[in-house]
Amino acid sequence: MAAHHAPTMAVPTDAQLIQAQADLWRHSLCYFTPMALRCAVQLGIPTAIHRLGGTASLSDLVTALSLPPSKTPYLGRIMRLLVTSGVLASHEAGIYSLVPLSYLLVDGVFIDGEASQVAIVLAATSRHYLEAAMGLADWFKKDVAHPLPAPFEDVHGATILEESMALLDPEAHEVIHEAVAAHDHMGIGTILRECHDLFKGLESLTDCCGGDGTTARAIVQAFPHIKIHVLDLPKVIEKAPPSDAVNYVAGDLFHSIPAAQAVMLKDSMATNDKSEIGY
Ligand SMILES: C[S@@+](CC[C@H](N)C(=O)[O-])C[C@H]1O[C@@H](n2cnc3c(N)ncnc32)[C@H](O)[C@@H]1O
Repeated sequence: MAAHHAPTMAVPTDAQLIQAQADLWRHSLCYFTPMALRCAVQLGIPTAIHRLGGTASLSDLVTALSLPPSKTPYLGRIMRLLVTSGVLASHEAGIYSLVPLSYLLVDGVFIDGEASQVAIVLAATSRHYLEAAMGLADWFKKDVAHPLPAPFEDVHGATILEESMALLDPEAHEVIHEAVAAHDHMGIGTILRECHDLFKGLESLTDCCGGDGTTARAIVQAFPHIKIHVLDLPKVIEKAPPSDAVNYVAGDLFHSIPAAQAVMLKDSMATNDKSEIGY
């Protein structure tokens, strides 16, 4: 006779069941939000709204983007999703405008240098990333010896930002590099303006995982007396633009960190286990 186990939880109430079903639909379909964002970037919607003076109707956009008029109602659905997800604003029915997020997706936008974050959207919503995510269950089931391949490596046989990715898909490799650069190039201007006092009295600094030194060069420009070491992996330092203002150190933070009064870790996901960061 089968053993009877005590129920692990009480049967949900009708109200809870209705809410649970609604939540299930929401969680199962919420991937449409990044897909709508990708669609907006690929169509050039933020740039079109910007060029139209900051606000646009659906028909303005259909004309500006040279879309078939028959697609107007469908564009309206995408625009509604973009508004509800905070990518665009609509203060008047049928009229759309940019918000700070979509401003970052306008071609050629400059804030402390090139600020467009289009590459991040294109990389993060690329088929390579999505296929890696879709392979998660298979990845969990595989019992393989260390070092564990990250889900991305497991599905594609290539590693993000490495030569293997360039061989697999040169175009996607380029987009991922552009995404990392777009990410790295933004933010330090705001930090220098808003957190200026942080750097006062500092004589030396190590930017740990400092990438190509963009952040360090911006700090030296604002505080020329600070001596800055930029530590990153050899493959990154090799490609860093030459600069007399900073001292590049090729290495691994798990082995040694150049001595300085302060160590900075900005947007760093360094780990000695690649699978932990999804690379
Ligand atoms: C997202 S980037 C951030 C770059 C930079 N901090 C910035 O904000 O512009 C992360 C950096 O960490 C570096 N990194 C990863 N593991 C590292 C390690 N073990 N030692 C040194 N650098 C490492 C990568 O090469 C990459 O350049």
